[in-house]
Amino acid sequence: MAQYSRVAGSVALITLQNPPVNALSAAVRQGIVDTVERALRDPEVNSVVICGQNGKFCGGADIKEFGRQMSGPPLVPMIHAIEAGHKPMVAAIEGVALGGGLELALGCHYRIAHSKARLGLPEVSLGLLPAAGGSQRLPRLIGVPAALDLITTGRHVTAAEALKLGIVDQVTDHNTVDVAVKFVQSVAGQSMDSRRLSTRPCPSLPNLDAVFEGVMQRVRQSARGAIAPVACVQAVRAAATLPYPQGMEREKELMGTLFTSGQARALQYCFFAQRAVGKWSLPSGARWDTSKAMPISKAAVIGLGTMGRGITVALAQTGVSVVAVDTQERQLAEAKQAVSGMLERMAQKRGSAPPLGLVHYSNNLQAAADADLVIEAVFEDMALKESVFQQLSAICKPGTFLCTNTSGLDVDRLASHTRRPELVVGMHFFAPAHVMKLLEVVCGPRSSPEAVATAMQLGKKMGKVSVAVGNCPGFVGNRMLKPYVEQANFLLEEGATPELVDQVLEDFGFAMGVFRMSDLSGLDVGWRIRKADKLTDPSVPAGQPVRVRQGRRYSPLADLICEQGRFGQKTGQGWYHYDKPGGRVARSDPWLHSFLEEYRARHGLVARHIDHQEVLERCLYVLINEGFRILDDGIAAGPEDIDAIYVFGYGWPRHRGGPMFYASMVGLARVLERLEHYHQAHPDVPHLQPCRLLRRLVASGSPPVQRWREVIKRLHSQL
Ligand SMILES: CCC/C=C/C(=O)SCCNC(=O)CCNC(=O)[C@H](O)C(C)(C)COP(=O)([O-])OP(=O)([O-])OC[C@H]1O[C@@H](n2cnc3c(N)ncnc32)[C@H](O)[C@@H]1OP(=O)([O-])[O-]
Repeated sequence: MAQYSRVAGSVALITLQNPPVNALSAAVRQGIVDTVERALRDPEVNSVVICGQNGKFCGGADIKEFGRQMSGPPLVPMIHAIEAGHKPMVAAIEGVALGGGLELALGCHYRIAHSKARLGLPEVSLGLLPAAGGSQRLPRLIGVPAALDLITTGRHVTAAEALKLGIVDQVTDHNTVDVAVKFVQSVAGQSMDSRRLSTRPCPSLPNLDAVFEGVMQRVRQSARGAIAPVACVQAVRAAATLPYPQGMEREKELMGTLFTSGQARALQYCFFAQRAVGKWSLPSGARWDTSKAMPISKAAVIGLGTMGRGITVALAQTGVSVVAVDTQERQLAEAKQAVSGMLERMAQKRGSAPPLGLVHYSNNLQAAADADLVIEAVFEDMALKESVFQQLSAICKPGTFLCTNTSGLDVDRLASHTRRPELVVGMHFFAPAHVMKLLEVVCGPRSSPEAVATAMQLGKKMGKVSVAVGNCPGFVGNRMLKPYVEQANFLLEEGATPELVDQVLEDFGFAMGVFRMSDLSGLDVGWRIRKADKLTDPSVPAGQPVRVRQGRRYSPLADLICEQGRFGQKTGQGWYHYDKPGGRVARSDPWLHSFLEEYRARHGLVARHIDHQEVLERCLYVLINEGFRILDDGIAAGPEDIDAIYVFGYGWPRHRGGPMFYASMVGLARVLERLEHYHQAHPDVPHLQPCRLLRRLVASGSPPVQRWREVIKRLHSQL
C-alpha cells in the first residue's frame, strides 16, 4: 500500500509500504493511484514527493505476482498519470530503485538519490524488459548507448554513476526525503512540460543503424539463446526510431512474448532459488534460522596453489584478515606475488586501495594457531589432507572451524582425524575462487549447526551463493557431472566427435561443451582420481576387459588420451589441438579423429550416425537422473539447491533454470520414458536406469518443481 501525508504545509508525501523492498504489488499500485489522485485534487497541495518505507525506494514489480492472474491497476497508466500531473513530483530514492521502481521514478519530474542508493533496470535477468515505459523513457533521458548498456545487462549503478549518466538530478548524503521536500517546494508552480520524458525526443545518433547492429551482434553472442536481451535491444530501437506512443506499443508487444515464455519462468525461478538456498536445513534438523553463525575476523588458508590463492583473495576482499600458509618456500613466494597482483588489479578496477595489509604469509602451519577458521586447500590427496587435519587439530585454538576445500573427498573421514569433528565442514570453492559465485558447503554427519552456519555466512559475505550439501563422493555438482562426462565419452565410442557433442551442448546454452571444458580444467585431474579409484592403470588387475569395470561399461578413452601426455590446454593438446601449451583457441584435431577410428576398429565398434537429440538427451537426462538420486539420498534438500549449484558453478544456462527445473519443463514423464529407452539400449550403464524418486514423481502426477519437497518428504517418511 501507499501512505499519504502532508509535510511542510503544501507537500504531499507518498510513502510506499510493502516490506522488505516495497515491491509494486497490486495493493501498492492501487495505493499509488489513489494517493496521486488525492494529491492532484487537494487544493492545499502544490507538489509531491514519492519515497519508500524503511530506507528503500522500490525493488520493482512484485515478482511473486508474475505467475498469477493480474489484478490491481496496471503500471503503465499509473506512471503516465504521475508524469502528466500538473504538480511537480519528485522521487526521493533511498536504498534501491530497480525495475518498475526506477520506471516509477522516471515518470516523476525529478529524481533525488541518496549517495548509497543503487539504481537499475534488471528486468532482463528475469527474462523480461522494462515494460512500464522504461525502455522508452531511459534512452530519451540518457541517450541510446548508455540506455542499451543498462537495459541489456540489467546492471545496477551507484548514485554517483546515475548522476553522471543523468538518471538522477541530485545526490545527497543527507536525509533524502527532507532534501526532496525542500527541492520540490522550490519548483512548485513551475511548468513541468520540459520534465516529461515521454514528450522528449530521443537524442539522435549519426550512425544509428551501425550502433544497433553492433549491439545486437554482441548481445546475441553473449545471450547464448536467451531471448530477453534481444528483445531489450529491439525495444530501445523503437525508442530511437518511433514516436513515443508507437514505441510504447512495441514495448508492450515485445513484453507480451517474453512474459509468457518458458525462459522468463526459468529466470524468475532462479531468482527465488538463489534466495531459497540461503534458508538451508539439514537432515539433523539444523536450520538457517535456528543456527548461530560465529563471527570470523581471522582466517588461515593452507596450501597456496591456484585454489588457495583465489580463496585468500576472496577472504581479503571481504575484509577478513588472512594468514596464507605454504610450507614450500618457492610456492609461497610465487603465491605472494600472485595474490598481491590480483588484489591490486581488483582494487584498481574499483578505484580503491588494495587490502594488501590484511594478508600475512607464513611457511609454518603454526601460524594458523589463533585463526577463527582455517580453509585447507592442499593438493587433492586424502593422505596429505588427513595429515594436515591431524596437525591443525593439535595446533589451532579450541573452537577454530576446520574447513577443507575438496572437490569430492570424504569430509567425515577428515573430521575423524581431529579432536573436534563437529567443527569440520567442507567448503568447496570453484576456480577461480575469487570470481566464481558458487560455494558448496559440505556438511558431514558430525558437523555442528554452528559450523555449517558459519561457513554459509562467510560464503555469503564473500559474495558467493552458498549451498549446503551432504557428504558423498563428488557432493552434488561433481557427482552429477560424472555420469554426464561418461555419456559424452560413450558417445565418442559410438561414433560422435568432440565437436558434435560440444556443439549440441553449446547450442543448448552451456558456455562450453563437455570436451572443451575438460581441456580447460585439465584432463590429468580426472585421470589421477580414476587411478586413485583403481579404475585405470597401474592397479587394474590383469585380464580385466578394457571397456568394463565392476560389471559396468567403462570408457578408457580419456585415460588413453592422458597416456599420450595430452592434458588439454595446458599441454596444447587434449580433445582438441591448441596453438601452444596454454593456448585457448580449440581447433579440431585430425590426430584425435584417427585415434577414435583406430580405437573403434580395435574394439569392434561400428560408428553410427548420432543425432543432436540423442546427444542432448543422453548427456542431460543422465545428469538429471543423478540429481533425482541426490534428492532421494538427502544430499541436497531440494531441487532449488541443485539448480543453484548448476547455474552458478557449472555454466548451466540460467534461462533454462537449472537441470531439475529443466526436467520439469520438458515433462518428467518424458524424461522417464527417454531414460528407460536409453537404459534398455545400454543395460550395462546403471546411471541410465531411472531413479526411484523420478518414478514416484511421475506416479504422483508430475507436480511442479516447487512441490517436489513434499513428495520427497513422503517418500522418506515411508521408509
Ligand atoms: C510491466 C513490468 C515491468 C517491471 C518489471 C519489474 O520491475 S521486474 C522486478 C525488477 N526488480 C528486480 O529484479 C529486483 C529484485 N530484487 C533484488 O535484486 C534484491 O532483492 C534487492 C537488491 C532489492 C535487495 O537485496 P537484498 O540482498 O537486500 O535482499 P534479498 O534479495 O534477499 O530480498 C529480500 C526479500 O525480498 C524479496 N524480493 C526482492 N525483490 C522482490 C521483488 N521485486 N518482488 C518480490 N519479492 C522481492 C526476496 O524474494 C526476498 O524474500 P524472502 O526470501 O525474504 O522471502
